[in-house]
Amino acid sequence: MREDYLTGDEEHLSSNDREIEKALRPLSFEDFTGQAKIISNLKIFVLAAKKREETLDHVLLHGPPGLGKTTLSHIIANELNTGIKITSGPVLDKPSDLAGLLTNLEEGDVLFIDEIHRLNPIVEEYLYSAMEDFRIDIMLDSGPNARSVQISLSPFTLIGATTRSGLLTSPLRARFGINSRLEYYDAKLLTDIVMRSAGILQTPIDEIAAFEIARRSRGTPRIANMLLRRTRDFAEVKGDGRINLEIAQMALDALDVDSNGLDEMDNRILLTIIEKFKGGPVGLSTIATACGEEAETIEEVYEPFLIQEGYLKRTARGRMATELAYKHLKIKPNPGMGTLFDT
Ligand SMILES: Nc1ncnc2c1ncn2[C@@H]1O[C@H](COP(=O)(O)OP(=O)(O)OP(=O)(O)O)[C@@H](O)[C@H]1O
Ligand SMILES: [Mg+2]
Repeated sequence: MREDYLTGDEEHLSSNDREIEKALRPLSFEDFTGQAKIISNLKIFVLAAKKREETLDHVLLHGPPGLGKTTLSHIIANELNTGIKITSGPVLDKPSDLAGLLTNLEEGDVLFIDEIHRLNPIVEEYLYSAMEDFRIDIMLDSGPNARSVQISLSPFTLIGATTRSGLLTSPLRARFGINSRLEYYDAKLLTDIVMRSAGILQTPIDEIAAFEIARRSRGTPRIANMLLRRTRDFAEVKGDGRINLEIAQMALDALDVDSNGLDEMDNRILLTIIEKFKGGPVGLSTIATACGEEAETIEEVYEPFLIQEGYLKRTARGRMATELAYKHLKIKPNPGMGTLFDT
């Protein structure tokens, strides 16, 4: 069950789940719950751009998977009343792929590049002049016949999304006029999201059950919606279709989501650091090997949440489990490690 909802993409979902996912996606700023500051700023920038009849400045959205980057990009295009073309970093192999996309944009369109940190460096270079001056220089032919042709583009808004803003080159980062970092959602906001989604799915749900799902969703709307869908299955098979607290708890336990909302891999990471490496400090790649997970996935998906919730600490010498992690796993810290929790 793991990667299908955590590492992102909807590729792994069954077609039915994908349909549902689509139906649950907010379409306007008003529908979008949380990220209040980002939304109120974006509303102003969008209004100002419309008023001046200019294109919106380029937008960079970053933050952990499932917090709403793709959703927001679509909303921005909707609110601007423009078209949106969607691509992703790894797909743009050659400059000509990018040129093809750019020359097909109409004035004011949004070009959404997902996983923008994974752009090929050569393609990225071409993007610079496209973003800055709305033109690209394309090389035609090669060898002695090579010549470059300048093509001017319709003004457009690039929206880049990334889970790893640290991997963005500084020239690329500097070309975004709007830079927003999405934060994890608190349980109250996620409760609203679960209630809204249950309404769309026409699934009756008690608010206290929605809260239970919310607080065990790792601060992530995508996970909240996934847990809601699975809980709904339990309610239909084991109950009368209504999601009450008991059904929610039964479903969440069956799905290996513990009472603090940590899932199996979260717990495995903490347990590994504590049991195999005396609580740390230990390097990321060592943890990854010991847990049988990609280092990149641990860094991108699991670690940010564990750090934010106070289970894990990042030090210059490596990752360390905190006192809270010991408490959570009901393991007594070794008394010999007196300085462990000092900083
Ligand atoms: N603020 C929100 N309110 C309601 N639903 C939301 C919100 N944010 C995200 N969602 C829901 O969560 C799902 C995941 O969001 P989205 O695909 O936009 O995340 P993402 O940040 O692009 O993730 P990734 O990094 O994996 O691409 C969406 O299908 C949407 O239904
Ligand atoms: Mg996305």
